[in-house]
Amino acid sequence: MSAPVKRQLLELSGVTKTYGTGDTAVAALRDVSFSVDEGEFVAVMGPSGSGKSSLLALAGGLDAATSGEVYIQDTPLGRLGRAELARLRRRAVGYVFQDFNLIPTLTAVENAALPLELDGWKPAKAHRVARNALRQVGIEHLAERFMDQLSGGQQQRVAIARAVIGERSLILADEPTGALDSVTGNGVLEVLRQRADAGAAVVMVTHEPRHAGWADRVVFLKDGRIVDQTALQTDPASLLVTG
Ligand SMILES: Nc1ncnc2c1ncn2[C@@H]1O[C@H](COP(=O)(O)OP(=O)(O)OP(=O)(O)O)[C@@H](O)[C@H]1O
Repeated sequence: MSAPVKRQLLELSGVTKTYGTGDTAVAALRDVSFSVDEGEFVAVMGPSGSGKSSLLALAGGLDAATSGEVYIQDTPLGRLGRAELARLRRRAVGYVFQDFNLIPTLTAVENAALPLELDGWKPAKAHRVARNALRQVGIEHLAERFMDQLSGGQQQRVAIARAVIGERSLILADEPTGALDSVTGNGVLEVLRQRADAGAAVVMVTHEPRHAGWADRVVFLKDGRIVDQTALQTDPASLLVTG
């Protein structure tokens, strides 16, 4: 029996991103093509300034390509109007920002539940699901706290909970373990791994080779180009820090 065909959830086709114009133009991505299937966890690595955050921003429809096309679930983002793009992003994409992007006037559970409430879920149901996501990242007991009552690492975990909530099919995470100690960081990586194993496509930017070891594939960027892609066979359990 042949293996089931995996659905491609993200595709970048010949994508170039240039910031600015003329003498001050910066080419952040140059003719990048790459795709991620359902169930696949991809790590993106590369030196500072190589285009990792730009790649993630374009993949999530937060920024537009200068040329080329980005497809989420086979939908070309460049052909969507603003409202359609916002709807697709809200329903399909969970994004963990480097600076978390949490709302200070909301509690942890309200922040995590926000994408579902924006999508029209009843608050009680959205909060129940959000609490479950907070439990997954180990901070359910902090659900009623506001952002200024949480440490950087705790805020980062709220941001992860918000990104994985509601079975989003594409999860994009920019250094999601940056503010965390190694044990908590492993917990977050386990959550991302579980989401991929449950069928999501996960793309994570990281500087840490040990964290990239949780992925199925590592994409290396240099000067805005993909210079290498490596499939990994490591058992993630062997990467857990013990003691
Ligand atoms: N909004 C912007 N305006 C102008 N140039 C930008 C902008 N965003 C990024 N760049 C430039 O594009 C290039 C790629 O930046 P990007 O942030 O994608 O790299 P990165 O690999 O994520 O870097 P880091 O690891 O330091 O976060 C860099 O030269 C950067 O200075």
